[in-house]
Amino acid sequence: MRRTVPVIIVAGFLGSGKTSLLNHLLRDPQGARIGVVVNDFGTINVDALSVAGQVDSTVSLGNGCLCCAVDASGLDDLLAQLARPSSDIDVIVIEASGLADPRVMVRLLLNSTNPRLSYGGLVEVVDAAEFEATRQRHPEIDQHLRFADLVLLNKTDRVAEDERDRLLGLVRELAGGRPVLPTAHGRVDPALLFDREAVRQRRETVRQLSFDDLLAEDRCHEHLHAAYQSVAFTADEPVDPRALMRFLDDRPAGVYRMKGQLHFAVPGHEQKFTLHTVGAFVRFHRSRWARGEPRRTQLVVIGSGLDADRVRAGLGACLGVPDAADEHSMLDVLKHTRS
Ligand SMILES: Nc1nc2c(ncn2[C@@H]2O[C@H](COP(=O)(O)OP(=O)(O)OP(=O)(O)O)[C@@H](O)[C@H]2O)c(=O)[nH]1
Repeated sequence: MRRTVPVIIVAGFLGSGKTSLLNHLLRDPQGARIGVVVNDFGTINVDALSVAGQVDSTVSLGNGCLCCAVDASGLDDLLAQLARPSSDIDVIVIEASGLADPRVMVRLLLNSTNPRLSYGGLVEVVDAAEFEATRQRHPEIDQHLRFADLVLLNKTDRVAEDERDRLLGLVRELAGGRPVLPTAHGRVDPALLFDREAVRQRRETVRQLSFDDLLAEDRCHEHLHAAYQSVAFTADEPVDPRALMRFLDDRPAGVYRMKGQLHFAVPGHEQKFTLHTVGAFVRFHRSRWARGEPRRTQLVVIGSGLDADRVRAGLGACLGVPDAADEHSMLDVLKHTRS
């Protein structure tokens, strides 16, 4: 299966903490090589990073906000440059300028015809301390929240605990089921944003992680792990494709990413379907089962504020075989499938 490079867009109003998030990811990328697109390198910690050998490819845009500065082909060219095989990049992060409308960029990305790129999600960073004031000045923030795939309620260190909980409730309500994660200084576990396991597997062929590396990684990320949940689901019984698509259309609150493999027992479609979702974006890849590989569905659902029982019950309700007379049961799945 061809490897694609996920492109994550980080948006948010001025000063909300986008650069802090980017610096956090770059400082501790957990083995991933990160390509970066920013408007201005002013506050990006480039020196520390090049010392650590982690800034692999960077593209700086001159002035102006990204959504105004580039049209679809402009952004495509930029990303193609970063995603070319020789750059060996695992993930690309675009920091949108504080004024950019993230919807324009998401549309540009989803319309990209570059087969090396995949949609990695829109992360909206919100300043907890300034939330009410920002909302008064920019009522459109409510729309941005509903459009994001993941909302980070940042600067929670600047508000008291009860205020933090109140804001978390308010932002969750405004975000209409999108996952909302409280953070300080943009410190989010990179595993929430991209598939760290896939990166590790790819990198392990280059360098075996030592036991000490693994321990160090766990120590650093214990507190960050706690902030989000992942729910595993396994079933030997096949999945009904229509029921699964209904589940994906109406995901339980808090789901950010889903990944794993599916077994549909629909004649002509018994192959392995690998699922990858970010926010509302859904993609399947179809491949053969390996010799002797059990035909089994295995999914991991990742998010914040997840009700694990609800997620498992929802997926459990998708098990079954479609009616034999239903010739089009795979149609919706196939619409989202790249072979
Ligand atoms: N106390 C506190 N300060 C933060 C936090 N996150 C960011 N800051 C500070 O807030 C200021 C703005 O943060 P940035 O990460 O530059 O925000 P930005 O969204 O990239 O800002 P623009 O590029 O201007 O849109 C900086 O001085 C940061 O150090 C946080 O969680 N807590």
